[in-house]
Amino acid sequence: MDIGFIKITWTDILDIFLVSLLLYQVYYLVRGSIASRVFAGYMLLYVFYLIIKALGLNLMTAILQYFMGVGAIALIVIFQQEIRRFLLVLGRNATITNSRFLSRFFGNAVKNIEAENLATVIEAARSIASDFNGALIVVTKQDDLTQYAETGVLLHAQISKQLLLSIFSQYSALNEGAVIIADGKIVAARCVLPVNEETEVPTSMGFRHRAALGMSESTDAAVIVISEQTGRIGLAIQSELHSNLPVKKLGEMLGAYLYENVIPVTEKVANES
Ligand SMILES: Nc1ncnc2c1ncn2[C@@H]1O[C@H](COP(=O)(O)OP(=O)(O)OP(=O)(O)O)[C@@H](O)[C@H]1O
Repeated sequence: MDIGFIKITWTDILDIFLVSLLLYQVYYLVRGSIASRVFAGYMLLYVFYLIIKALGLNLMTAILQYFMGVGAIALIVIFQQEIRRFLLVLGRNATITNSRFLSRFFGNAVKNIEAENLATVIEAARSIASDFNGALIVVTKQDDLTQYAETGVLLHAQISKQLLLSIFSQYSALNEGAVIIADGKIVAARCVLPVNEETEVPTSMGFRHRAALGMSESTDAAVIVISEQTGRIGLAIQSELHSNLPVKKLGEMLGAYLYENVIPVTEKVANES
């Protein structure tokens, strides 16, 4: 195909499409994080390098070329979190790793929480919030969270509202840290979660919210966070923190995320509210 004096072939179109897709993915991964500024700086430098090269300034081109080469390695170090997240997203989305057989093979065949139990967790969240007791409740989706559960006190208990309220009551010895729910059980309490360092969060949010966000960045778990100061409920999913959610909305979002658009818990929670 000829456009004016430019000759474009199908491989050029495919090339442009793939580069756009790649740039979009990079933008999507780094947006809102401190790394996005580094990325913008690097892109500016690259444009500057192209201009200098086009102008034929050889010495400057050589210096910048060297700098860009070293910069590429520096970028891998700076963006290691983003690269890790990108590969995680790829691995999670790839249909191959989603097949039951391969899930077992890769060791992430976690049973999804049942709707009844999820409704119990949401009910408990409502009560904890109204008592102004802070809480972090991690609900497993597919990723194996054993390494996080092992940082706390292992319980392997049946999910019940009373137990969750006791754990997060202000007199409990287990009310610090997070509860982890997996395979239809309260697996552990008092767990330490990875704290978010990259994405910018409002300064008003403390470490509980950062930990919720950090966990949703490192794994595919859904993290319910309840503020001790405001009694507000938040939900961190896939690197995004949704704050100040009404209980009904919390149920809808959890149902939609954990059961992929089938929302069995919502009606129960809505009827009870
Ligand atoms: N990395 C972590 N993993 C698990 N729990 C954590 C972590 N960091 C903080 N917490 C929990 O959060 C509590 C401190 O919360 P902090 O007041 O800093 O957060 P916040 O986001 O302002 O929440 P709140 O609105 O409830 O005060 C700790 O007592 C602890 O229970």
